[in-house]
Amino acid sequence: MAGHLSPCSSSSSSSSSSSLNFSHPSSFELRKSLDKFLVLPRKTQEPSWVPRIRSRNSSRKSFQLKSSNGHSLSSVSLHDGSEKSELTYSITVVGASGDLAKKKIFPAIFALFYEDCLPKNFTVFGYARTKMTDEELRMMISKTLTCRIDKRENCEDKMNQFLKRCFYHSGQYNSEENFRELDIKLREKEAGRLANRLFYLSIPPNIFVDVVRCASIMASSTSGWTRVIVEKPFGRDSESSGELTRCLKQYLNEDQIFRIDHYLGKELVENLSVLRFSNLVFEPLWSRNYIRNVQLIFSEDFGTEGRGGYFDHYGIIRDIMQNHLLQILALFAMETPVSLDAEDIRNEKVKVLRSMRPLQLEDVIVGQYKGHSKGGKSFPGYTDDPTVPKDSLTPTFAAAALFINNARWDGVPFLMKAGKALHTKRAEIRVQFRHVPGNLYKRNFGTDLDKATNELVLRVQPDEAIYLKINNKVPGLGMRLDRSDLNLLFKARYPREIPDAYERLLLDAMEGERRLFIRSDELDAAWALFSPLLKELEEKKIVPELYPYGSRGPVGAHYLAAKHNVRWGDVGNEDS
Ligand SMILES: NC(=O)C1=CN([C@@H]2O[C@H](COP(=O)(O)OP(=O)(O)OC[C@H]3O[C@@H](n4cnc5c(N)ncnc54)[C@H](OP(=O)(O)O)[C@@H]3O)[C@@H](O)[C@H]2O)C=CC1
Ligand SMILES: O=C1O[C@H](COP(=O)(O)O)[C@@H](O)[C@H](O)[C@H]1O
Repeated sequence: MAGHLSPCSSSSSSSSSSSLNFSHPSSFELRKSLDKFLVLPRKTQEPSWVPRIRSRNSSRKSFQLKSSNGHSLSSVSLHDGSEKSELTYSITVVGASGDLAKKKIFPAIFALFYEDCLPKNFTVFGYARTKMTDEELRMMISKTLTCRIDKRENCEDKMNQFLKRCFYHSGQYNSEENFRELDIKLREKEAGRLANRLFYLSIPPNIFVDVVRCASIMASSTSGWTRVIVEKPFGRDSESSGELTRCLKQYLNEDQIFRIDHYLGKELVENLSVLRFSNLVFEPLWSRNYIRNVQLIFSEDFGTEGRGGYFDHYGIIRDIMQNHLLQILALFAMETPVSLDAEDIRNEKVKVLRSMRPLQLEDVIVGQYKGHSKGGKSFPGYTDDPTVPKDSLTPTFAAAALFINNARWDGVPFLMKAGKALHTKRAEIRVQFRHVPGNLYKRNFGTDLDKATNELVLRVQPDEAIYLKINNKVPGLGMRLDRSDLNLLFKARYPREIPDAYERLLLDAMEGERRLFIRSDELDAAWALFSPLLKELEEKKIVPELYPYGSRGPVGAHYLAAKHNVRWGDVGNEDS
């Protein structure tokens, strides 16, 4: 069944030797060994505002990697020496025939290539059980590749060049022999160069461990690093997540595991820390003294179409809240990290997660969408999906109030709301500030002071924006107040297309930059918050409140907010 992990014990007697096989230079050691290949002394490297990897001349004799924190941590500029001294990257997408691979991963790798962000020597391999030739894989991938809409030059040419670097190997996920065959093909393409290998596990979680075992034993790099990007879900509660981590660590060091949460790669989520830590006007307000509540909102205007089988085993709390929204919350609420280094940031995130009160049943409401007809069109209910049991109680919507028991956030409700099949597709962070004490203009606002509170909104998607609702005087002789937005709309300010989150994250994984990936103790802390609630919901068979497909979700979400003296900021004015 989806989500059931293969127990580590099934993973063969060769486990101990395999973990030895898998040891190779850490990225730091590798970096040191690469230093001899550096063309430029560090002090002459480009400043951080240049593209993160770029060729320094047209023949691409050298290039420079820059990770998302802007540090040129492991520059691997190469000299033009013998072929053997060159570095090559092999990216293997395991589960290449699947939805995520087609929709996101191959297009992201291509986008990096299109932007000249990949090194001269790289190869992309698809691996899955489906029988396919290299040509068929290329055909499949080519359907989802797109060039940047704002600079389409050489688009077709670039696609053809990219597709020539893509190959396929069909194999079972638990077959060491099939991974040995993959290794032979990888070596052939690597042609004796120093090789770094990245495996992207775009597969259901029940086969993560098998793949890691086989890849580690048979297909890890013997000359460079081997890293594995693991897609969520990382377990379905504390216990299964702990077991998954334990199993993965039989074959990989924590350093090699890149647990991806693609929301951390989204532009506006990246911007959250920049906004807070690089503007004097925000950080002093970032506490219970000025902030009344924080809202983290995710909605999709489509149901679980095609993914009902997976979704029914997880539900919206595990699918969105425990990871994407909680990660944003941690970034929002953490203390100032010592530096932008991955471990400093992740240390602060863990601290804040561990300061949180585990969720209580009374602080959560759950919902499930039902069929609905609108304008002559009918939309299916969740349980109409043939892969979902008719009596499923799995929530497709949830709202929750979370609290952080520390000096900065004591008593401030952090409200989360996530749902599928709602009226809109949107993700945003809303920060509602306190009322102005002794407000001189109180009477100009009428009785509803909430209407006058400042609100900072980071709209993660669509139409990325950061805006602040302020009060101002309407021009004229009288004294009429109005609420307006100081609005940074990204597409107006920056006409360039914003890269997809997967691009940033793939690049960071290649660079060894872990800042945007989840460390195992973060994961433990995240599950510790949600596991007791999830258990209770399931044991008590809590019936979700039904809401029509395309609606705003269950009214229970409003009662929950009201209980904490909060109004959802996204309700009312559509554009607000
Ligand atoms: N799709 C999405 O939008 C998102 C997905 N994810 C996660 O990414 C991973 C991949 O997702 P997605 O591409 O949707 O998954 P798919 O269900 O499409 O599976 C990917 C591939 O895995 C193989 N596979 C599927 N089911 C099984 C099975 N029961 N046993 C063995 N192999 C199987 C299939 O390849 P073949 O039969 O050829 O071997 C399939 O093409 C999952 O962990 C998912 O949770 C995370 C965020 C978003
Ligand atoms: O992780 C997931 O995310 C997607 C939403 O991602 P987005 O980048 O399109 O907002 C969601 O549809 C899916 O259920 C979930 O598994």
